[in-house]
Amino acid sequence: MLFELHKEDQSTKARKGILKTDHGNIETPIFMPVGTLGTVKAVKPEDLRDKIHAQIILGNAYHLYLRPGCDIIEEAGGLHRFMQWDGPILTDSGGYQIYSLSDNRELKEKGAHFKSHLDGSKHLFTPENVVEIQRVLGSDIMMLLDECPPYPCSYEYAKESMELTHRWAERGRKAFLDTESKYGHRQYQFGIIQGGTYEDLRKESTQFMTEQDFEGLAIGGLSVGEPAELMYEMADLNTDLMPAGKPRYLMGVGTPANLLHCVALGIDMFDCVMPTRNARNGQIFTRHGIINIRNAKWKNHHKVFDKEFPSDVSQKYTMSYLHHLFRNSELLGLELTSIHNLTFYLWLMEQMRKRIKDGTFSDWYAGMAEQVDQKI
Ligand SMILES: O=c1[nH]cnc2c(CCNCC3CCCCC3)c3[nH]c(NCc4cccs4)nc3cc12
Repeated sequence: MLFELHKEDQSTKARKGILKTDHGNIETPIFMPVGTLGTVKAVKPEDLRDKIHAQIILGNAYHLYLRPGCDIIEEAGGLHRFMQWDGPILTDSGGYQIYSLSDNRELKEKGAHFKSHLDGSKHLFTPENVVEIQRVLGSDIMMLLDECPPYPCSYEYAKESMELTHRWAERGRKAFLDTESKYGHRQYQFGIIQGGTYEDLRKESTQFMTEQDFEGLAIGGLSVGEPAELMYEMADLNTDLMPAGKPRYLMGVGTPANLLHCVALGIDMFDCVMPTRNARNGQIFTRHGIINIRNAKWKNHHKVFDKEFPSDVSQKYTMSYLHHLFRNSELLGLELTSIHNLTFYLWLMEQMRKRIKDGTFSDWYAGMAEQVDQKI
């Protein structure tokens, strides 16, 4: 069985569990660093394991399919070997990138036609071939091809889109059950709940995806520009209806404050580009709030930003130095802030796991969410 539930908080829906894969076990709730092109940008796999204590990372089927291509990955013996990461990997189907990256795309019953954002070449992702792509990548957990509707969208659009995703889900599950893993380790497949921000559609989609008997379920269609309160409301509605014994993955979420509130709503798994993407713009997440290191006020600030925090960036390099690195677009700046932000996200998840275990989560999380959200 993929998922074991260990402890549930008494006064919130927070829960602690273990995801068991052939590449190792993952303690939940967990944040999954995004490794788009077979690398978590500017971070070596050994730092991911030993400094950041990442337990599972994300790979991206869209990018890897386009470059280096499935044949290279297959000859390398799969993505784990290719990128020298021997821990668990979750890959997305590439569907979301088609919407967010390639401006010329066309959704048809058969699948998603798109033009490569690299060279304009034409491609088609279908519920079946994204299973094959992820078989070749060798991910421990693979995602379905789905459609993520924009926010806001009409009820009719959300309904049409959800029903397409449901038809694709049936085809994707069949393709998964009809094929084998290529490298000898077990692979799992997650369903993706859609329905926009419409309660009745969300309920229908949860019911439908639960019946397909996936090993885990993702909540899609959120973190696409809707207000945080609406995201929480939809996540709350979904976790009320999702089976307790299956892992729950909220896609594309989020800020440290989002993570705290969504764990309290019963979410187990998260991914977001923010810790790495925002790091590259000089945004540093800390226990006491968010620092924009490019701000002139740090030019002459010869102190480190958090001596007690377990990250050598926060204990060793002064803010004046980090400010200097960013003002001069020095590569070291990107590396230091990427490593720090991921360390912070994984540290925050570890604090949540500890507090769910010792029963102090419910009195702590809302105050912590306010604290980490402050602008320093
Ligand atoms: O319904 C969805 N279906 C499928 N994927 C979704 C994603 C992509 C999740 N991360 C993929 C990663 C795979 C590896 C490479 C990188 C992406 C979402 N991301 C967001 N918000 C993103 C964002 C939130 C804040 C800033 S961006 N909402 C999402 C909704 C869906």
